Amino acid sequence: MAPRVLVSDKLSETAVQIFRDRGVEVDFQPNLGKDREKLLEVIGQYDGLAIRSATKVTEKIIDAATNLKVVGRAGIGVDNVDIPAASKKGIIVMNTPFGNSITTAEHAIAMMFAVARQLPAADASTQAGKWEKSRFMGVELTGKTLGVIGCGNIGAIVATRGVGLRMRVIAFDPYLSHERASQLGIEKVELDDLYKRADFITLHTPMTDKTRGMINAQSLAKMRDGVRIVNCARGGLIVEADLADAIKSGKVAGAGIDVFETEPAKDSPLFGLDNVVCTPHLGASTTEAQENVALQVAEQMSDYLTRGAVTNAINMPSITAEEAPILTPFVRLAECLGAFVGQVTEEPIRSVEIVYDGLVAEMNTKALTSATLSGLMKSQVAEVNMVSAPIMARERGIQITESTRDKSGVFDSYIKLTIVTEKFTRSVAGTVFSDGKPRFIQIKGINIDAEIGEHMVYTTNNDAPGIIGLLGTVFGKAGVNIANFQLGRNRPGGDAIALLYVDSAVPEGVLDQVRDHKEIHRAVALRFDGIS
Ligand SMILES: NC(=O)C1=CN([C@@H]2O[C@H](COP(=O)(O)OP(=O)(O)OC[C@H]3O[C@@H](n4cnc5c(N)ncnc54)[C@H](O)[C@@H]3O)[C@@H](O)[C@H]2O)C=CC1
Ligand SMILES: O=C(O)C(=O)COP(=O)(O)O
Repeated sequence: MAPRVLVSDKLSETAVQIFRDRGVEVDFQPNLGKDREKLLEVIGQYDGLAIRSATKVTEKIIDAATNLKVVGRAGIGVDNVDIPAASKKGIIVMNTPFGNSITTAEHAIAMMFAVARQLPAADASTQAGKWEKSRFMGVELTGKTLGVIGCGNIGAIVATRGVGLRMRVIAFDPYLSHERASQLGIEKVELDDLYKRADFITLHTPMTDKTRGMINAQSLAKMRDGVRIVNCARGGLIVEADLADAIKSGKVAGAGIDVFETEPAKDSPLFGLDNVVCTPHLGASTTEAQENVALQVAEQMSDYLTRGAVTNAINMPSITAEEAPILTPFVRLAECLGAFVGQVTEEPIRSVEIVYDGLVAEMNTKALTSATLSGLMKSQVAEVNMVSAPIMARERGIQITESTRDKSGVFDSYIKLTIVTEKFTRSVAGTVFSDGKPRFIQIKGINIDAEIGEHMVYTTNNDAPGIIGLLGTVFGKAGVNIANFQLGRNRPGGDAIALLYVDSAVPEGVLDQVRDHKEIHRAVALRFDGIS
């Protein structure tokens, strides 16, 4: 069945055609996102949800989204999506990190001019027939200091445009290197220095716990008298009431505000103040940017839903469409290795070590580690996948290490998973054969060559005569057909293991008969869903 996507915000209709062309069914309901009750009612039907900023993807929506696999944000900010809730449920959240950056940077520059020359007020007055030439005295940008807070994709474009306008540009961004700053022709400064020096301040950070409310009475007090502030990032970065007070007192000479604490903003302490220019979150609203982001999000979501490719996900490593088919058998192997260990380990796991040997070491090991963890956690948590597993593992305090090395054995590629609990260390290794099927090649250091099936039985026993006969007889009597039987031992008469691939689930009562035998230490029924 074709995957189904709901477009619940005003995306360019370009997206609809792309979804259809790529075999994805699409419901284009650009106003539905604003109706939370309706969204809650219908979301269960969809594999994908394409949004802008109006749809709020809350935990409640995510709980109701029983089929949802991907949320695609046609734009940059994902603060309207509960990412932890989505990740826990295994839902990928992706955005389009560059599609609207030029457009938004241009809006910030437009705001700066609008505030410097009071364009909206001058326009209104002129059109009202007042001709108030002496009322609208502006300031020049040339030679002024522009302080950019947050110098990422958008901030950097604004900075270079500022340089082009012959402004002195200074930037505060903890992740901005001095090299990058000098490449951009700007100066990297500390925040208090920026506040002290800037004639214009423009905000371009994401909304985080650190940035929320960063422009408040205290920070405003540190700024130059007559500073002008532009915010085309997120409303919550500014405490609107504090900014309104600073404008009323004359400390701040003007502000260009595109984004608000509450949106849609029907009311704000900033409304009606002299030289405050407001726009209704228009930063990304140009034909070009909307085409870019709609096209990109539809391509990314379709690629994920139909081919398993992951691009620009906030909560999952990227997998390209080209590597997805090559990676898939190794993802299955990694899941099986994790699932094996998860099912035979009954106590808390303290650490996980994954070694990628040979060709697989050159693949996307981040994704493979997520797959291993997903297999591992599945025995404890029913709903887990590559997105949620790393988070769950971290929540459980499991330490994860990953290493790669050149081919060290007979196999072109293999993955070895070792886990440590309070009492023991356990390892399993596997490879993918040329038929694309995963195999276990080593368990507990004992070599084996076991095809993996949906239902399996694992035993550990003393290497003694009669084990094959015992298993054959007990399973035969119970009507359980053995498809494949693999044995291994560390030395004659030493520790031995058996892995049986059986055609149906083995009831516990049947396994008890195996466990009763004096040479058997353990017998565990294993399940590898979706493998055969
Ligand atoms: N008004 C609108 O319609 C639009 C608004 N946006 C918003 O613009 C903002 C910036 O977007 P991008 O440049 O694409 O993001 P980005 O991730 O490329 O850049 C953000 C920068 O902020 C920096 N940063 C993080 N915490 C910081 C802190 N505490 N202080 C200073 N810098 C900090 C980061 O190091 C990064 O360099 C986002 O909030 C985004 O949601 C984006 C597009 C349209
Ligand atoms: O991309 C972003 O972060 C934006 O804020 C753009 O929002 P919008 O898609 O115009 O609702």
